[in-house]
Amino acid sequence: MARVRVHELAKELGMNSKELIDRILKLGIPVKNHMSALDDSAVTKIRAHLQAGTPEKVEEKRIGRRVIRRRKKAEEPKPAPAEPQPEPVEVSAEAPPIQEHGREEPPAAEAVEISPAEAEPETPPAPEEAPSTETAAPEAAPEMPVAPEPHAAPPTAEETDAAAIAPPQVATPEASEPEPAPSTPEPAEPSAEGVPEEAMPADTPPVTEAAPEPAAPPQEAPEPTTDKEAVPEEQPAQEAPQEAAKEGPAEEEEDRAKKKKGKRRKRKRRKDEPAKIIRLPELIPGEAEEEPEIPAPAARFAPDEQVSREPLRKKKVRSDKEDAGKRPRRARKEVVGREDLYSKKELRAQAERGRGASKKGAPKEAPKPAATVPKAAKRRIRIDEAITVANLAKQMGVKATEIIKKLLLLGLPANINQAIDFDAAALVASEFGYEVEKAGFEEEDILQATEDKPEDLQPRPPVVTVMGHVDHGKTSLLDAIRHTNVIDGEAGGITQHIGAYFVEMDGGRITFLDTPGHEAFTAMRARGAKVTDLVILVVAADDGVMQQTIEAINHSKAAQVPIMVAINKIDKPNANVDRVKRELAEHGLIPEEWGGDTTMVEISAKKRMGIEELMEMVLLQAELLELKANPNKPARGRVIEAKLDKGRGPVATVLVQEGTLREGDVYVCGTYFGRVRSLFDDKGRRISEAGPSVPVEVLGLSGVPNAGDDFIVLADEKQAKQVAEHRQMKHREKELSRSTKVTLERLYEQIQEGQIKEVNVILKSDVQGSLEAIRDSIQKLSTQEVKVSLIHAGTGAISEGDVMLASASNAIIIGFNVRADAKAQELAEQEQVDIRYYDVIYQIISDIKEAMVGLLEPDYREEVLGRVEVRQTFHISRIGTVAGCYVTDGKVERNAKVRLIRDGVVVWDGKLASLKRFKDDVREVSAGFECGITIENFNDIKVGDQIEVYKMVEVKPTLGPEDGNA
Ligand SMILES: Nc1nc2c(ncn2[C@@H]2O[C@H](COP(=O)(O)OP(=O)(O)OP(=O)(O)O)[C@@H](O)[C@H]2O)c(=O)[nH]1
Repeated sequence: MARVRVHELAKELGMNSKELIDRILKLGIPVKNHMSALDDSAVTKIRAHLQAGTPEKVEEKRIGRRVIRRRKKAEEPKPAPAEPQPEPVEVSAEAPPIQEHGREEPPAAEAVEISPAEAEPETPPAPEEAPSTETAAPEAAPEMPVAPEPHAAPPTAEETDAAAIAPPQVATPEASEPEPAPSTPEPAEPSAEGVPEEAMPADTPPVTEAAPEPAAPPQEAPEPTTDKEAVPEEQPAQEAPQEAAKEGPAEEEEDRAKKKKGKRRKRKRRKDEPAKIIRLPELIPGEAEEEPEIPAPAARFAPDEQVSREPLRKKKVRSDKEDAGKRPRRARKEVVGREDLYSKKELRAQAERGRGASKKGAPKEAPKPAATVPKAAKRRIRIDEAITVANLAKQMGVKATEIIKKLLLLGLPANINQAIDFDAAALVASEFGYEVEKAGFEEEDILQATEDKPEDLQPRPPVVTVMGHVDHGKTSLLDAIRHTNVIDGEAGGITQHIGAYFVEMDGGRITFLDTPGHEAFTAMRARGAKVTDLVILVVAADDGVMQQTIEAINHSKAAQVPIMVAINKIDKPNANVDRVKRELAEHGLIPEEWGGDTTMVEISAKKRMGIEELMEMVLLQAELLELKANPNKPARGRVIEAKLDKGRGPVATVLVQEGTLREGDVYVCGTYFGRVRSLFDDKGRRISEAGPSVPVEVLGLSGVPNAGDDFIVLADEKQAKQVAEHRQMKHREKELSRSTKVTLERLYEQIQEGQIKEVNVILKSDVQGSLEAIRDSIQKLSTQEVKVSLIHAGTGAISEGDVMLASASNAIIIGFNVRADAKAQELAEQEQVDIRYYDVIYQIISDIKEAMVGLLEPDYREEVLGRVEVRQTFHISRIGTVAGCYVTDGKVERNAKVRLIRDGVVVWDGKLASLKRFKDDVREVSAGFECGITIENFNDIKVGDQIEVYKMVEVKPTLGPEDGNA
């Protein structure tokens, strides 16, 4: 049950707390101070005791108004008795004008019964006040009852209004001002009834403390003051009575005159409305059935005031002085508004608890929840595959630095302009309470290929790529094949070279991609284009398996494309077919006649020998591959090559892979879209359509696409435009983002993130011996979780081909005593391929091991400053060899380190001893100038040597992904 504090009771009874305490003590009820709580029985006892000694003043109250009497009593030592009376008096006073009041009168006579009921209601209001008490010091409460009653109402009302919490109470005082004493208990009841259920439990603690406040409703004035400052409260408390005494009389008289009529009207209205409110609350406390009737009016006021306070502050003031016509309206609003108010209070209280209630005022609290808890719909972000940090920050309304911090914690260092992928964005967004969903537009929705029914599939010609070591006869073979195209009947019939050609033979048709060499093949694959069905590996019978032969084998294997071998130049006297087969077998290509599965055909491209047999074997192989496609649908293909033709605009050679491409088709190709203007076949003849495996030249492109780009026909130009624009946007975002190519620095993270389960390594070394040793050691590094595969190993400098293979296979390149040439280095930077250089085998193994378990500490990395070509050498006694050099790119710095490279192999690694321009020592020499160089402790410099000038740069751990190349 609710308990009443001494100061509340004192307030209610219109007497000084101290005085009341004295009286209570005399009654033998133990109280310590004005904050002491009194239970119902004690309150009843006290009321009974006080009423017994104040019959005279009751009469006065009936004549006058409660407000006046209370104040007077408060000043006087024995106002208390008068106050208790006013309550019953009020009831009785109301009774005469209205029947309801008349009914109430009897209970008034039974002061004891009523008072307890009132006491209870009072406690309930406490919860309302509770919020205020929470913010305000408990001390304020006691003061309030004393001083506030008198006047505070109007001023406080305004003040309190300012404070969201206080308003309800404030309003009550205003409304009740004229009828302070009676109204207070009454309003308390309704509020208590309505509130206790909801607020009581939660506010329980405050209730005990703030219990006095129920009395305050009429005196709400104090509450506001308490809310604002606990200290000033004391002063007002003392002044209050005086002010009340001064203002009181004047106001009282006016109030009386004005309200007599108004009240009667109001009361009538109230009666109608209050009944609803009162009944509900009564049931809850279930204490006194009589209570509802008595408190009802008060309750009406209280809620009315509370509800209307915020929106109708000024109106309330007017209503006090003017007609009470507005009250009924308030009463209506109250019923609904109360709950809202309380729920708001609760929310605020929660927010305060979380943040520290004392810190901020009401105005600040309100916006916070709004800012921290945006609408669910607004907490969802739609992004594409990638989004820049800046854009993500903007969409979430948080600082980019916050996102960067989170990303760092997630092990994803990024700067503000960097794009992060969808998964990373989702992770970070969740940290800020946001959800991320894929942008509505999904390319796949539009471009998704429909599955073909088996009956729709028809055999299609194989697409063949020719690979092999330099000068082994790739071009000669392709030429020979063209001329073997007997059916065509056009000797040397290729009138137009379009990067691919189509051969029709008795046994069928074959498409050759006229891009000999594995570089183009791998470049296509690096772009995700798999167009080749079969690889013809050309090996010269007089030369055998060479470096590029091995590369071609590895590239084909990496792409999982079957290989057929053409052993060329068998016409040559020194041709040794068996040796070739043996060497091929060493690389996993075992001839069929030896029990293997690799078809090997002996040919002479020059003499046009064995070509037809080779073609037959190709067709046979194609048959085994069961190459099929559905020609009866919109075309899909890949760009084999593209260029900007001066006369015809952008032109692309497209290999149709499925469906049939026709003139007028709407297409999207890479980031371009448009309508096919015209089609030409491989011989330059205009055609109207091209089916699966047919290479065709397409005109009517809106730009020059890249080799490997897809070419998709769509039904709707609008869709094509949408896809192209979407890709352009994605392209821009990806340009900004760092690729997720594997690097030793991030290897561990990438393994952890599940990005890679296999570490591909390309190894280039100076000599075969070290190659074997490293190969064995690397292959032993595989663990259960991560497999380490050496996809290619060879001797010599790191070439562009190595970089492209690494790019296509997401591999790391390891150079052992070899370097990447300038072009390869540039390409590696472009493709973000990690190239690492070593001169100690142990270090390679150790680094990969450490990288796999996340222990690799990338302290320093090389930064190549420039390259120098040795054009002359001079030997000077005492000094040694002086190299007369030309700086080909970058610059040479006096204190830099140098690496002497001969035929792609590192011969020496050390420091510059001197750097001169003519005879002068200089600090640096830039590209395009000559200079004289000596190397510390090294004199074996030869004309034609390359000198790489570099320095070691400290690597910051957070920039791990950016230091791709050492
Ligand atoms: N004797 C003989 N010479 C051949 C044969 N095939 C090619 N050649 C010669 O070998 C040389 C190189 O032939 P290409 O076809 O240019 O070889 P490639 O592999 O295309 O060379 P790159 O384009 O430099 O990689 C040419 O001089 C050809 O004439 C052959 O079957 N027999």
